[in-house]
Amino acid sequence: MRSVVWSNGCLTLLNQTVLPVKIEYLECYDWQRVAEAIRRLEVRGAPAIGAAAAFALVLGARKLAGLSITEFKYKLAETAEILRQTRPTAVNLFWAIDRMLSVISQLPENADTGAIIALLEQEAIAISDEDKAVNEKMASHGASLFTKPTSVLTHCNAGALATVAIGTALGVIRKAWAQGNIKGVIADETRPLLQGARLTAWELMQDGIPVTLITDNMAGWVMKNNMVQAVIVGADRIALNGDVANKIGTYSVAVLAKEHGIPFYVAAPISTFDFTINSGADIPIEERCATEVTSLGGNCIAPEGVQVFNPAFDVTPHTLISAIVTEYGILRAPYQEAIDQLYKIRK
Ligand SMILES: CSC[C@@H](O)[C@@H](O)C(=O)COP(=O)(O)O
Repeated sequence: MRSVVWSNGCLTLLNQTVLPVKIEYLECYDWQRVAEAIRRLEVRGAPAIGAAAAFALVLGARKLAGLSITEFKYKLAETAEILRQTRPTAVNLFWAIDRMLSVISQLPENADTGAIIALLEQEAIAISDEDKAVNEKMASHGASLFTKPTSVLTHCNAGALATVAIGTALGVIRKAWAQGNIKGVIADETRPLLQGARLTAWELMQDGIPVTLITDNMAGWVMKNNMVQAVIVGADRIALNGDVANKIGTYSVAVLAKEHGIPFYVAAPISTFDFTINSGADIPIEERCATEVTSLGGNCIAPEGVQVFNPAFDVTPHTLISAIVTEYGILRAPYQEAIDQLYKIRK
C-alpha cells in the first residue's frame, strides 16, 4: 500500500476518497492534477501532501524546460504559489515547497534547465525517501512508550496512507504491535470525511492488527469503561509552545483523555513543526464546504439551507499532551525548551 509513488515522470496517487470501496490509482502527469488531488483529499495527510507537492513542482518544472533561467524561476514560483493555496493547515506542504525552491534559489543565470529539473527531481525523491526513514525512527522511539499490552485509541488516519511509509501514529502502533505491546486499536470514525472508518480501520485490518471502530461521540464512554489505556494521534502543525493542530475532534479526545487520566501522545516528524509561530493561536485552520457535514455517503442528512460550521482541524493545547514522538526522540514538557532544542538540531 503506497499512497505516493514517483516513476518515469508520473506521480501515482492512491485515491483516498474512494477507499476502502475501491482501490483506484490516479496517474498525474501535470502539476495541476496533483494540486487538484491535494484539494480534493485524493492525497491527504500532512507528510503525503508535502511529498505530493514536491513531485508536483518537478512536473511543473518539466514543462518549463528550455526557458531562460529567470523565466523558469518566475514560472516555477507561480506554480509553487498555487500549490501553497491548496490546503492551509498542514505545514509539511509549505516545508516541502520551500525546500524544493531552495534548490533553485542560488543558481547562476547560465544554469541549464535540464540540469535544474534533474536536481529538483532528486530533491523530491529525497523528501519522499527521507519520510520512510523518519517514519521508522519515530516508530522505534514511540514504541518505547508501550511497555505492556495496551489498547490504544487513535483519531483520523496517521498511517501509511498519510505518509510515504508506515505512518506516524500508526507507525508507532505497528512497531509496538510487533513487540507484543498492542492489544488492539480503537479507531474513531472521524466525521465528516471518515478517515478513521474508511482509512485507519482498513489499513490496520490489512496488517492484521485488531481494530474496533467507534463513532466519534463514543470515545468518552470507551475511556470511562477502561477500554483504552493510551491515545496516539498524528499532527498537521505544531507550534513552538507544543500546541498541536490535527484533524477536527482531536482536541475533544485530548480533553477526555485528561479527564480519565489516560496519556495522550502525538507522533510527528520535524517537518510538521512550525518554528515561526509561538502558539496554536497562529495556526490557520482550514474550513471546508458545508456539504461535507450536510451529507453522508452522498446522501443529504440535514435540512436544505442549514447554516454549517466545518473546520477541518482543531488545536490541542500543549498542556493536554503527555509526549510528542519525533524522529529525534520523545519530547516532553516543557515543550518550548524541547522544541528549541529540536530547532537547533535541524539547523
Ligand atoms: C501523518 S498524518 C497526520 C495528520 O495529517 C492527520 O491526522 C490529519 O489530520 C489529516 O487530515 P486530512 O484532512 O485527512 O489531510
